Amino acid sequence: MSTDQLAELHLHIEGSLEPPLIFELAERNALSLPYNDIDELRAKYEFTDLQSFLDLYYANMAVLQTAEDFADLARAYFRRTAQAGVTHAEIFFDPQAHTERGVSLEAVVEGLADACATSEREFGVTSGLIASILRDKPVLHANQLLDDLLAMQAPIIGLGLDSAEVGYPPSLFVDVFAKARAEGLHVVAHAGEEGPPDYIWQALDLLKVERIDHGVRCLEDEALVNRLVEEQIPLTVCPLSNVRLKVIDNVEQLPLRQMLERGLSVSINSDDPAYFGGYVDDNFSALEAGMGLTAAERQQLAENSIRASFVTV
Ligand code: HPA
Ligand SMILES: [Zn+2]
Repeated sequence: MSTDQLAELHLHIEGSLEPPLIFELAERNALSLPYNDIDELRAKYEFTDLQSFLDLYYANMAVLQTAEDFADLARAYFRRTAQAGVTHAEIFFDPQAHTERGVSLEAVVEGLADACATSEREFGVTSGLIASILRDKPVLHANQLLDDLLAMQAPIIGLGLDSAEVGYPPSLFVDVFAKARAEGLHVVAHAGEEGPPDYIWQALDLLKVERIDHGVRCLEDEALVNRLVEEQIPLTVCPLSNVRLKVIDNVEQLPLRQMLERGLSVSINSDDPAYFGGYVDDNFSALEAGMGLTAAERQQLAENSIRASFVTV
């Protein structure tokens, strides 16, 4: 495996919407924002938990209206993540967050697919799209979304599960995940971010996911850790996200070294870089400063990211 490869496997493209682009798109689409300037908007980026972040994340998406907006968003991410050293990105998007406010699924998919189609040529980053179900919306909407994506032959590589976790267990989505698997899609789910270890068990046993997004709460359950190690289920960990959403107090609290020593397949990801203080390089820098991440550990994390990706290398 080449040493200079790095994959980002846990990135919500809407979470890469930086404040300057929010203002640019508001102007382009003749929308008025409830903030006078970028500083006033940035002052809102203080979160107490996942929901307090999601409220702003969904509100800011209002500026994303056309296929061009989505393409510009994704290109901005590819440009920045290439600088971070990322060579492959598997990108989440939240279709329901857009269709529910009147943006067509076609516009969303067309714009993102357009940027992905040229990401390697333009930025040296290979890419794939993963449509994520909003777990706090009705299950019927999730089924309809998958049907719509399949009907339009959307160029997606997988199905994911995100948004408010507690109270919305993976078990709700057994049918839609079974259908996605039958259609040859990869399947992943957010679990064990704020939710309990039981949600990780459910994601594995009921949804049969190939990766767990976040998953840091697995450490509360020794039998679960054993299972994740034995089956080498990748965990896409997001240190700065965990700090900003108060899952942990600081990066030192993330027992990353123990996770690696235990043999868990951990990778480092930015989740929502415009909201949580940076991209993959910023996450690595925080780990170096906070826990003295070594070059060997960094290399291990990079290798894990490539092995956990849905491309063959
Ligand atoms: O960290 C997250 N967790 C759940 N849903 C999300 N949607 C965007 N980011 C996240
Ligand atoms: Zn996430």
